[in-house]
Amino acid sequence: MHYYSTLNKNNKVGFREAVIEGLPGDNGLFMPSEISKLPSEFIQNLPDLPLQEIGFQVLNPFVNKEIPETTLRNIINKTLSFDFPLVEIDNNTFALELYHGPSYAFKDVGAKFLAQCLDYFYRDADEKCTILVATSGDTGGAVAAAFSETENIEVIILYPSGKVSDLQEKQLTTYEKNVTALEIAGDFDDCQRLVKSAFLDEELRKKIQISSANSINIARFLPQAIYYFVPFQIFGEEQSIAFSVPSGNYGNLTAGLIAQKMGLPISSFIASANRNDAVPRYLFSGNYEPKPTIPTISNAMDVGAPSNFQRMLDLYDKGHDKMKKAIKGYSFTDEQTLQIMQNVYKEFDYLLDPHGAVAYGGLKEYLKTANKNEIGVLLETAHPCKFMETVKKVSKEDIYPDSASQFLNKEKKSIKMTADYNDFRSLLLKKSN
Ligand SMILES: Cc1ncc(COP(=O)(O)O)c(C=O)c1O
Ligand SMILES: N[C@@H](CCOP(=O)(O)O)C(=O)O
Repeated sequence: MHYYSTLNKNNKVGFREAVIEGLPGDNGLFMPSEISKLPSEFIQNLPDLPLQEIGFQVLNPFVNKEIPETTLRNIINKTLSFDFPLVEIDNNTFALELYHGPSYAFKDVGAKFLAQCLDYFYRDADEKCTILVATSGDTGGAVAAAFSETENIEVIILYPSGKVSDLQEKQLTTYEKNVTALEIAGDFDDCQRLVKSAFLDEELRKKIQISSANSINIARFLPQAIYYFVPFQIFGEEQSIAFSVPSGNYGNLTAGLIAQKMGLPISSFIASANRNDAVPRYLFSGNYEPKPTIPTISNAMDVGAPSNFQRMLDLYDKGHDKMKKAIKGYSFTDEQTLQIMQNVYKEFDYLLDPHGAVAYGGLKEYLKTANKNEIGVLLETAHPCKFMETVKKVSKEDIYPDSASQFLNKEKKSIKMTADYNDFRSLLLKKSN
């Protein structure tokens, strides 16, 4: 078992190297050479297994003995240290709430796993590692929280100025010790381009050891496969379950495709997008035409050119027909998203955040044509308190968890920067001296 680059199958590395490198030097993404089927007894026994054991069985083959078993089990136990409730909205629709971790978004699992793996790999190292992370809102806060206690690891977060919510911004800009926030005059795709340019800059990489904490890093992305096991742990393998995934960079959905390849009997995937809909359009037409990012109320999904699309193509051998059969795509405007939030709150007394609302919309479209025995699970990826400007139009409830309110009183500390790579490069070199 090794990892290859999606642009060159001969570019092979082990788990440790893939995690430390983050991104191959050829602008591809690392993919595991084997996605082995889990034993059928394991799938049958899911209802009897604790989530930490499921997490270990899912991730162990990918780590490929490069972390000792006891250490890996410890890392996974610490990663899966909060709940993932499955809440019934109506009789065939459930929300899998993935936002009960430290940053109130689904990124906490991947961020915690990655931080601990890197901490393990760098624990006795002489050199420091600098983590570069582009965020449209949620990844940055999860990564800042996860790495705030690590030694030998510096974190630089790039976020689009004025395009994240107040709470998201405070979660990025108030961890001082080893976390620096760069407020970029541009959109998320500019942030992602700056990070990718640094990985392709051989001269820079000779001077600074960089890695990534976006889903392009396999240790950020693979643990997300565990979420898809939760509903089967509750309903058992006989239940036909479709998953609607609110998507931006498509890391979460691709992690679901990996879980399915490992033998989890997922009946269908729904790629639910806002107006940044390059993938639903591809599923419909077979033409991949990324467009400039459009700002929306589900801002964390404002991604014009999703990086994990390369992995999706790789998993289906670039076969449009195969991908179209496995994944249905839908997209929603802001007006539709808000309407969904209002309807679901009024009818079922359930408060969706704007990203979960997009997923709900996709799920309902899909279920119109689905088999009667199938149930739908939408991934509720962020706590509604992260998007108060929109949520206030739906409910007057006070939904702020106490631990979230504390961020709002902290002072924001960020460095404003252009979206020019030379400026970013100079800052990285200056910081490394
Ligand atoms: C709340 C929320 N929902 C959905 C997404 C989209 O997830 P992905 O980038 O894995 O497609 C993000 C950002 O990644 C997010 O923060
Ligand atoms: N929506 C993300 C964008 C980055 O996605 P990632 O999963 O590749 O880190 C965000 O909230 O930052």
